[in-house]
Amino acid sequence: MLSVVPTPITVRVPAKVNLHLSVGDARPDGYHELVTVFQALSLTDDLTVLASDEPVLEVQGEGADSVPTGPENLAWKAVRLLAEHSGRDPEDPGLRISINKGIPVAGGMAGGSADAAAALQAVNQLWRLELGRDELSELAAQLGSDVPFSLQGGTALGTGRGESLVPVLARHTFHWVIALDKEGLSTPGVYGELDRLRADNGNGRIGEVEPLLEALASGDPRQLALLLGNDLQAAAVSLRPNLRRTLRAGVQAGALAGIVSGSGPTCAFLCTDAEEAVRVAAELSGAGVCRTVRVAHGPVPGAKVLSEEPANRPTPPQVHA
Ligand SMILES: C[C@](O)(CO)[C@H](O)COP(=O)(O)OP(=O)(O)OC[C@H]1O[C@@H](n2ccc(N)nc2=O)[C@H](O)[C@@H]1O
Ligand SMILES: Nc1ncnc2c1ncn2[C@@H]1O[C@H](COP(=O)(O)OP(=O)(O)OP(=O)(O)O)[C@@H](O)[C@H]1O
Repeated sequence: MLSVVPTPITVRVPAKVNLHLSVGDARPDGYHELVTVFQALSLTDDLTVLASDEPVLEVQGEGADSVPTGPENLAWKAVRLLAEHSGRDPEDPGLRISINKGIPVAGGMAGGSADAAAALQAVNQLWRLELGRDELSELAAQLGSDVPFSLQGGTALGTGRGESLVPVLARHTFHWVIALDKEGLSTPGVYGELDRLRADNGNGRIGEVEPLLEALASGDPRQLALLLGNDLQAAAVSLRPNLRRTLRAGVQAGALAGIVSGSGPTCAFLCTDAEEAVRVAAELSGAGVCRTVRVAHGPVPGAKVLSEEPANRPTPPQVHA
């Protein structure tokens, strides 16, 4: 009989924003070589696993209706991989998974990747597998390029296809306003649009990452604001032209700078401090350019087993536009 912890395990896992996302050419395997700086933000999903005779996955929260509950859910893919890795039957994992989504779905904030990372962490504990950080990280990379960062959290430099990570020193907490769009964007679709734009007009590339790393070490949001950059932004804006208006409105509302988060369409605005973020969020919400506005801060830790009950989950400040 294989050992299983009898009580539910809940893992809280953060969203991410790419402070710098420099995209190289497409590789023969279809991925693009990246140099990126991730920061984990305080928008989180909670994932709970419990031993169960019937495999069940239920999703609640923001955008739950558009999240698949079958084998294509990244949390199930993570469980399947761990089962194969640990000699269990991947077809009969004997688990119930509940996901409470606080990370926007298909928003460029690694929501599905976060749930895959949370599932790895939770099931590692539930099944008493005792896999270490490096082993979990290797499995994470097989599930998706963003998954290792969702496990690690904090602030990190990502290379390769984004899965190879080195922690980065980020002094102080940075304060963000997050603007959610009405519908998501497909990540491969946005990379494809970038390739198309580059083939048509040699679309520009952002600069080197080193100045941004220095700004993070200094902890000065004004210095950091000048250096935020995302090569996928032009592609996301090309597919979703209204993002141009959202980006402008955030800066007009008083943010230091705004950027499309990863493959978009979520936009992230850096603010001077927490109070200013709340003020910018209220003003941006009133501008009517996006669906919902949130405030968040970073860096925060990666996927982490909660010692408290998930019922104590903090409700992030939210303003409906
Ligand atoms: C946009 C980012 O969120 C930035 O961190 C990531 O690059 C996307 O990471 P992800 O969602 O984990 O992506 P994956 O599941 O690994 O790949 C999905 C698809 O995105 C594209 N993709 C992803 C990562 C990468 N370095 N190059 C790519 O071209 C590929 O078309 C790939 O088939
Ligand atoms: N657990 C999950 N949570 C959200 N979406 C999921 C999940 N599992 C699979 N998906 C599918 O993945 C698609 C992309 O959702 P996700 O929230 O991961 O996008 P994203 O944040 O833009 O990803 P990334 O930033 O990593 O590129 C969704 O449309 C959904 O069909």
